Amino acid sequence: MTQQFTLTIESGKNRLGEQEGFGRIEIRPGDTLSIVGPTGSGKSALINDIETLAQGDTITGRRILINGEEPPESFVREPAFKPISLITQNTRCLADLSVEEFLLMHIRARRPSREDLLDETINLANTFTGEEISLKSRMSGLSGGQTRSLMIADALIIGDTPIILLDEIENAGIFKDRVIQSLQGGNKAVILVTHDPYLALTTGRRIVMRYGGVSSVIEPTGQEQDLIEDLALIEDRLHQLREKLRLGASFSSGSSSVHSEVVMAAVNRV
Ligand SMILES: Nc1ncnc2c1ncn2[C@@H]1O[C@H](COP(=O)(O)OP(=O)(O)OP(=O)(O)O)[C@@H](O)[C@H]1O
Repeated sequence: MTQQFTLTIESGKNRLGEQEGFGRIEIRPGDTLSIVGPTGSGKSALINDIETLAQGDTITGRRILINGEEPPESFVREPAFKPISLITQNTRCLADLSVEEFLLMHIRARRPSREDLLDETINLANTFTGEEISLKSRMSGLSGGQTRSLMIADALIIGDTPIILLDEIENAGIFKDRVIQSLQGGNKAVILVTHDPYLALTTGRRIVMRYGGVSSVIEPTGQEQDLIEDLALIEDRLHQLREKLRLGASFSSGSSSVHSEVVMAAVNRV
């Protein structure tokens, strides 16, 4: 059973030197939050503050507390104790290991004698990606989508960390809805940086960034549910189109137009 943590973000200063638009943000097990904002607004800086458990020692001056206190040094320095997994667009495995060797190495480090987690992890990863990953694949040969899928499954099952951070995973050719379902299924806190409306709207809170600082924290009231459902339909349609295109389909006969009424319904809600 994963240890449970409450994470607290204490505000710092934005790029203009102004105090951020909040005092504290409390994040509990099972919470999902998205971080949204224009390019350069400080999204990665916030996620990095959380990942490194900043103590007023970064450019933002934020402090990150665990269970209301400054976390012990071991949480920051020792990978086996670290309660946070970060998966970014740039997550790459440089060692030339097979997927099996890589996962077994991680199992031995974090979950000794739980070799049974190997199959569970690869099976979950393969629900996230359309390009099947085999245990014999080389880590360095995986595509971006396969790597992200494997890393998310690894963080959920082997790392089993109570806090998972995801930095813009949406462009990686993965089934976002399945990933978000798996992430929300456990009792983990999930914080994701995203430009993707569907991912942003499906989280429990949205942290809005501006000029390097948090400008607001939005808690949806439930009125966005219709929009989420329309977006899910659009996502599904786009997914089908993408898959057909990848297989070389041509749409010049006009037989496969995107359902314009669904798109218009979503646009009209905004
Ligand atoms: N509070 C702050 N004070 C000073 N500089 C900051 C602050 N927050 C972020 N920065 C700096 O601003 C720059 C842009 O920040 P960051 O990369 O976090 O933005 P981003 O929203 O992730 O951008 P992108 O969407 O392009 O990835 C970086 O150089 C970062 O160090």
